[in-house]
Amino acid sequence: MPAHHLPFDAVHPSPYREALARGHARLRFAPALEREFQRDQHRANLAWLRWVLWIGIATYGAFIAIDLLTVPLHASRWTAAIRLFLIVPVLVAALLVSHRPARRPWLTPAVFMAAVVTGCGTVGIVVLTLALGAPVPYEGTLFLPIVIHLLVGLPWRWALVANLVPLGMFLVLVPMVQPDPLVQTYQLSFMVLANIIGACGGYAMEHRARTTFLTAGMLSELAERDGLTGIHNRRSFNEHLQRVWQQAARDGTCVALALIDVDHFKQFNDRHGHADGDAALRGVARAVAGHAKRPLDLASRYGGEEFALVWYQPEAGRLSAMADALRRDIAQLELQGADGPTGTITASVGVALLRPRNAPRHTDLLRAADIALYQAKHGGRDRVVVLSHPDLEQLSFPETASA
Ligand SMILES: Nc1nc2c(ncn2[C@@H]2O[C@H](COP(=O)(O)OP(=O)(O)OP(=O)(O)O)[C@@H](O)[C@H]2O)c(=O)[nH]1
Repeated sequence: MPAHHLPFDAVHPSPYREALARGHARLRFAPALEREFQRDQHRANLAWLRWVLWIGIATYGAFIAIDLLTVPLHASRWTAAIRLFLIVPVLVAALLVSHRPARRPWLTPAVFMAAVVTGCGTVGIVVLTLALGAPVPYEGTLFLPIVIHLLVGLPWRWALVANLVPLGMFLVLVPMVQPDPLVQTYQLSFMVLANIIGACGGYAMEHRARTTFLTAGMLSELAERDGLTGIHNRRSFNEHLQRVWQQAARDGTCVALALIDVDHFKQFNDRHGHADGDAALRGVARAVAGHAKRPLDLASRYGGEEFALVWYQPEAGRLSAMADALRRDIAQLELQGADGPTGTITASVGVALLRPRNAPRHTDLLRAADIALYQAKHGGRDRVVVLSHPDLEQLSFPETASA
């Protein structure tokens, strides 16, 4: 593929974009993305889940009173016991887990258990009262698959299993205790139908939630990435520089900033055309990105043909060699245009190394790197100038510094 047709992903592979292209009919992402999705879903569903659990506790609590008032005592004492000692406690347990951030990994299993126990307990009430000759209406069981699939935020597979257990119980036990074959057929059919509707709705909801998650991830990446090269944009660079500057102040350490400016790029554009110029900038971006190796390092396109590279806590004695290795990598790029090779380019690199202790604002580091770049350009281009704290005390802005 010609370099100028390289997609955005060639510089920055996007897990969101890749997952979106691959599709997620099986409702599963690659492990790291899956973890991020689950975390995101927990955050989004938490308040809603708590409401549903409270409503469940209130409803089952109210039905204890209703049973005791309307169902003969020989049956209602059993239904009240199942509600009070089985169902309400698991709902309360899930609610308690939902309020403990430290127990967050247990939330899905806790909600799953609550769903299974509530489902089985409710089916148990229907079967038991039928067997005792004082049947309570079974219609409440039809709500279960809808609530478990659509309202409590369980992953679809967990919700499916949580529903299959009480459904299996219903299908096996109701025929044993329901004397009327017509009623039995209706009850079993409606229960299966409610499960199918719940499962289909739950699948569609989770599929849509996954698509929304990937799209949002891609959009936020786009907001912080440069459209041409795929590396971080200036906005993202500014935020990062502020963050690492604060971090360096806390750690009592230093930050280096390299500003990289492609030499005579106007001539390159004039000679080869803008499209080949774009391809060259993508090549430079790849080279610069290759030198941001540590977690707090960051490569960005600062604007036009200028790039910025943050090195967190570099070894001061090696800084010059690090910057020179980057300069050489750029000079050795084999640039490809639409009609074949377009030759080589060079870049000037200005590096500043400062500690927040010596310069209070992160913009001081930017100004210092700008001075170093200015010196590299005026020193003949295709070179590196490194400035650090003691040198900088002698310097002024580019406008006033002598070339
Ligand atoms: N192809 C392409 N060119 C760009 C882009 N952004 C900026 N440029 C070009 O980069 C060139 C920068 O020119 P100058 O600022 O004069 O700098 P220079 O020619 O590199 O000269 P020195 O920096 O002094 O060595 C201009 O011609 C811009 O049009 C871009 O996204 N794509």
